[in-house]
Amino acid sequence: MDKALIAHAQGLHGTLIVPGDKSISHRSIMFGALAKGTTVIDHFLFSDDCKRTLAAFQALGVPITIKGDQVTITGVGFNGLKAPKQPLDLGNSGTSTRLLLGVFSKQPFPIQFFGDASLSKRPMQRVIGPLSQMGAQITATNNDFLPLTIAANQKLDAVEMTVPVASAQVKSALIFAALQADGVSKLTEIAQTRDHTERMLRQFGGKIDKDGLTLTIKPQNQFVAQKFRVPGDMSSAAFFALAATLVPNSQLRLAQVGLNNTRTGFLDVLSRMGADFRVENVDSKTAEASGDVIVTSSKLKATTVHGAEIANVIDEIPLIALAATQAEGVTEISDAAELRVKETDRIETVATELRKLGANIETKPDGMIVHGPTALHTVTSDQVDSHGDHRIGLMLAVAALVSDSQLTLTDASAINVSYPNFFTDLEQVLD
Ligand SMILES: O=C(O)C1=C[C@@H](OP(=O)(O)O)[C@@H](O)[C@H](O)C1
Ligand SMILES: C=C(OP(=O)(O)O)C(=O)O
Repeated sequence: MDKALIAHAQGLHGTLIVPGDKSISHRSIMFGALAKGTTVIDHFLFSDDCKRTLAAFQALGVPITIKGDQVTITGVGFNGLKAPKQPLDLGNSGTSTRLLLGVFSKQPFPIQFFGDASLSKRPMQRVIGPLSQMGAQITATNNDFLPLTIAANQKLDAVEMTVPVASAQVKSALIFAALQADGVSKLTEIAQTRDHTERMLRQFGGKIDKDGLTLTIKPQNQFVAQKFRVPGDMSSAAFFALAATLVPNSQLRLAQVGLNNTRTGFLDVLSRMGADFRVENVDSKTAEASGDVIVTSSKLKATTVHGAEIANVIDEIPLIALAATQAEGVTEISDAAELRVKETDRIETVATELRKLGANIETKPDGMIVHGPTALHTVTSDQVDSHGDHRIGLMLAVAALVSDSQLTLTDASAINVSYPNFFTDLEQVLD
């Protein structure tokens, strides 16, 4: 159980290039493996989760080499994968597990998945159900959990269905299966979720039509290798954007951050709360737009977050709760029951940990009500705990920067799941 000691900050200044986007890094390995030719990916995120996806394809015989933060993949196509010698360990990564269920749903050999204690509690039936409807044969623990086995399978049928959860992971798994199905599939989302899979599919020369919330996918297996740079992860930039907002006398440039509009909801929420930031140097010529976000400290006011916006900010809600503890008024977050099935029950872990610092938070089945502002300082304990959840650990590190007391973050290495260099990056911008 490792610990990090974090003190009150005086200000954050300078420029930070945040690490590559986690969602895009996962997908870049998948499309690189499925394409014909050599794919070269720069600014790949070497975090614990993305390394799981990379190792999974290596285990299926895909040649992948690593040099600095560059990954080179020699694609083999859906038909060139080889039977892995051992069950695949997917660690803590929901994205690897759910997307690979779709990618591997029509292979001539069985594949077994397992993961850590947290991943083994996360629901997989939301993917297994629809994939089974297409003809995949997946046997999971209690029908819903890891460990699981995907049986050898020769055939997938096309489907027309509503994706049962507002989840990019479920949607993406079904897209990968639809690419291998006999016939044309139509998938309708109940809310717009991050669209990195659709964008990357087109980037690699594939075709996917979108009409409102409905995607139409024809069978395809001819993808063309690409060379590109992964933009900075908005969800990682968000920790520094909030830190620079809350710590007085700060001005921070977050350079080359992904600005895909299915991911920028956090900036919309900050803007409604009165945060002071601007966006510069926007590059929208590539499949995924990026630009610089320059944040200056400011006072915040309460807001409400609910409905269709939730999917866009799903990973940033712990941070929105922290922002709300420092904002004037009552912030209400609703329609976010999905938080209960992330790496931890993030409604409970956010409330438990921020209450240790004096925050006034009520929990609801689908969200939280936060009464602000409250000065954060040690009330019940100077130890805050990530609960093994990277986003909770990172949020608490930002809370420590604005707290009057020095805090110890326990189980701090959980942050390696999405942001292994967080503390080095923080050192670089602290006054
Ligand atoms: O598709 C993805 O890369 C992700 C989708 C989201 O999960 P859901 O789609 O299950 O909500 C998000 O929470 C996760 O961090 C990454
Ligand atoms: C929920 C997350 O990731 P995953 O589902 O891939 O474990 C996350 O990164 O916050």
